[in-house]
Amino acid sequence: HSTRVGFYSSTCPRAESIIKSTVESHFKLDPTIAPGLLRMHFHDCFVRGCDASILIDGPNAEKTAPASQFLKGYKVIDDAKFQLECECPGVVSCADILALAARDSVVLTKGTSWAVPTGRRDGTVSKASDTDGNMPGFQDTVDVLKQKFAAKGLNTRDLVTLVGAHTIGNAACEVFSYRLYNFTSTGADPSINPAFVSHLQALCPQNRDGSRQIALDTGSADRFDTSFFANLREGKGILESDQRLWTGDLTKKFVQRFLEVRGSLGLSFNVEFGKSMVKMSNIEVKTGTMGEIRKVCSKVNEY
Ligand code: HEM
Ligand SMILES: [Ca+2]
Ligand SMILES: [Ca+2]
Repeated sequence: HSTRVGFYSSTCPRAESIIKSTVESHFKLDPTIAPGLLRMHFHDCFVRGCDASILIDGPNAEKTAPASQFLKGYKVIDDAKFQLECECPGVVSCADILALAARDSVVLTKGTSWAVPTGRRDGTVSKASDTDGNMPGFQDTVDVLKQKFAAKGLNTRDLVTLVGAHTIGNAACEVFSYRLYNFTSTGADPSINPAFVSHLQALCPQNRDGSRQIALDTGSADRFDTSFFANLREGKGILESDQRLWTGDLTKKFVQRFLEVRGSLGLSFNVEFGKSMVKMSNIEVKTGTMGEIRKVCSKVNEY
């Protein structure tokens, strides 16, 4: 068994359009759900595969882990699930809703669409401790990032492409401001463009509210474009792990290729993104009779 495009075409033909219109209506009220849903799908896939384990409530569930702290978009998934249960009860998995909502979020921020293979089933286990060692960290070196992606069947090209998701959305000052103050004995992280440091310090003042938000792609946080990679070239990456893509030999080559508009080595970020997302969305998927189709995305079924 594997996933395939159009898995619900006979069992719930309107599934994809119901999800799309739900994401759209939430996006109109709160555009920050687009980056939120894209990130949620990534976090789901890297822990126990794309099985909606991130959505399960519980005292020690995945969503309580530090890595899940700022995830958002749970309500959108619950809303879509509620409507799908009215239309075709017990058919559409929460894991597929997440995968489709991530794609729809990219489209809403003016990225290019791709066909999402479906047929995932939902897992029944969610443990905060499972995030350890699986989720990439913003202080990880390029080698560690490569290893963590390789462990999920994703290569260096996928790594650079998928981190390009940071072309939309925000980070909390608390995951980043350590780079601005006393990073070295002389001040800020030298990999930040010196002309950019005071601007960032104004956005994330020392010892102030760490939950303040800062755009991951300065000047283009709401548009799915290659500006994020141009910012890395200028030393304007926000996360330490993002800026490091410009220091790794091979990772830097891919960043450069995304910025190459013409020429034989140029790569289209939007085309590559769809391809790498299909790979990520297929990490350790449960299909066939594995797992279940949850009735409510925040809890496993009771029998
Ligand atoms: C090297 C691997 C990655 C690391 C270390 C990383 C880390 C982070 C961190 C620390 C944040 C900020 C969270 C916050 O403070 O609110 C963030 C945000 C985000 N990440 Fe990643 N990430 C990685 C890869 C990815 C991938 C593969 C995707 C999706 C395909 C993704 C999508 C996002 C999005 C869209 C946001 C913005 C969220 C929002 O605005 O709500 N990230 N990431
Ligand atoms: Ca999962
Ligand atoms: Ca952007």
